[in-house]
Amino acid sequence: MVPHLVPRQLVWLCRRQVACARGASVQHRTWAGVSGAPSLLSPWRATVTSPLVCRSSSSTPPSAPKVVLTQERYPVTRLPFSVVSEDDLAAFERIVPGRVITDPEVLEASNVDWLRTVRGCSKVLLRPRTSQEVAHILRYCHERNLAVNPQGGNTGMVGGSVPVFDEIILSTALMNEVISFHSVSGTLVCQAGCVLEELSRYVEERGFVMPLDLGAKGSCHIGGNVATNAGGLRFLRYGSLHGTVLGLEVVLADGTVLNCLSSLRKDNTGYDLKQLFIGSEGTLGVITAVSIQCPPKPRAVNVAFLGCPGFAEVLQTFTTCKGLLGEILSAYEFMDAECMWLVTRHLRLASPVQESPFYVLIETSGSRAGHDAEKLSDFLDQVLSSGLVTDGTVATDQMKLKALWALRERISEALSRDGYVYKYDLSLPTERLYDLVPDLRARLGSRAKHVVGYGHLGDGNLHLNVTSEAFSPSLLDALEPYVYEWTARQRGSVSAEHGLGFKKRGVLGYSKPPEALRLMQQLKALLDPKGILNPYKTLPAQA
Ligand SMILES: O=C(O)CC[C@@H](O)C(=O)O
Ligand SMILES: [Zn+2]
Repeated sequence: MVPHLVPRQLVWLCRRQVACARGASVQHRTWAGVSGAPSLLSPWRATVTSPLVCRSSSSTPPSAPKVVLTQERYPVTRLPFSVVSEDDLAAFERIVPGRVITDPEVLEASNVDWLRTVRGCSKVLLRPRTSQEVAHILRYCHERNLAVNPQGGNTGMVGGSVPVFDEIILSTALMNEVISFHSVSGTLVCQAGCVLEELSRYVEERGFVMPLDLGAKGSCHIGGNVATNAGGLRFLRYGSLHGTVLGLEVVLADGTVLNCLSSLRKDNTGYDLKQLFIGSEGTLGVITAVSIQCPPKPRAVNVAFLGCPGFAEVLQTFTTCKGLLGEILSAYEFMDAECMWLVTRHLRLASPVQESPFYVLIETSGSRAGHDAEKLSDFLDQVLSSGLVTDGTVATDQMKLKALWALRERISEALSRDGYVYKYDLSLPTERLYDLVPDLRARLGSRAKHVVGYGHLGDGNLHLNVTSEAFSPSLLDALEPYVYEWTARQRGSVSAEHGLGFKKRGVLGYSKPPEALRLMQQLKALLDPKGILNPYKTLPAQA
């Protein structure tokens, strides 16, 4: 039995003996301790509190090898768009004076994705400040048959945010104004280029939170989040952007401004057009402003970081967690031992718990600290005594919460320091969420450096990542279409939350029937008849 804890003591629980569920070892661990008690967290505190690194290719060291051009690595042919001329540059200069960028060094950062896996060769980057400027640009490009690559924070995982060839880059970076915030409803209206972390700070100062949170928050733009229907770490609690986005302003391919920037919770007048643009990855229109519902900031947040002896225990802990924590459960994330190895090795973070085959991060968010602490204590008591969990730590203060979250949020960053990364973002039946990982380890053998599984278990979303020293076509052949076929057999999704972008556009058919693909092509043709918006992305190339 874990001793009953008065709420304030939950910050640092007492030292206790925990028997390993498999009976192999007995560990002496600190769950957390009452103030002043010795803490096993102290050795790692100093190393894990550094701010999350912004995902930006501009921070790449000059010595980093040049990324191979997308057109050289992948079989893709340039579509017959016009090529930007001196006259076009002069026309852009009239629309966005002083904000037409042609400097190759500046362009380099916008031509390469942050994972450094794809590279376009755009010769011009435009930085509009208003939707009217975006409308002028698109009207002009539409007339001239010039292709356009809308770009937010360039933090995408599937090559959707950079040009494939010489598309004009249309950056939302200067469209970063908050338009309004209503403190009764919690409705935020802002321009598309606002950085997620800045919006979070803005609404938190007013007693609210953004309904989404991502590892890339320091760089990603809200417009890009909506365009890719980003999921992230708060999905379990607040759901998809399809529910929290109340309205959008979108500029269509021909320059028409579609003002559906409603702030209404309920509105059944006709088709809900904004839904078409959420997750369309800039292929149907350019999102220029967003109206989004922000929930009240929870008054009490706890994070438990636990070690589990096997994946079956991770699943059972989830079931126990839902039963005992109920409405205060706000995140249930998992990572395997190889992920922990990568973050400790490449990022120098220290693990706060004893080495385990799996780790789970559980967050609770509620309105009364005492109530939440009591529930969490009952839950921990149960999972510990039943052997589902063999070790763990709990935090309530901001700094320690962030440090625990960093272990999970920074796995992507650790992976990209390990070598070339093959990424799969799958929705699968929760019970089978991890099966593919050991299967692939056996299949790939020493050809892969690491095969890791982690993700948003509470949402049925696995991030399966494989690393190798450098890009290897034969390793790619061993992975694809195997991973997609495996996923399709489980009736899963080949892209749970990252979108399809350039890299996954050919695999849409594994998760959607031909009739759905055809309708998507028809919608694309209707909204963007010349195909100038983010070409080569999302939909498979047409024969
Ligand atoms: O890098 C990945 O595979 C996942 C990135 C992100 O969606 C996360 O949940 O950390
Ligand atoms: Zn994710």
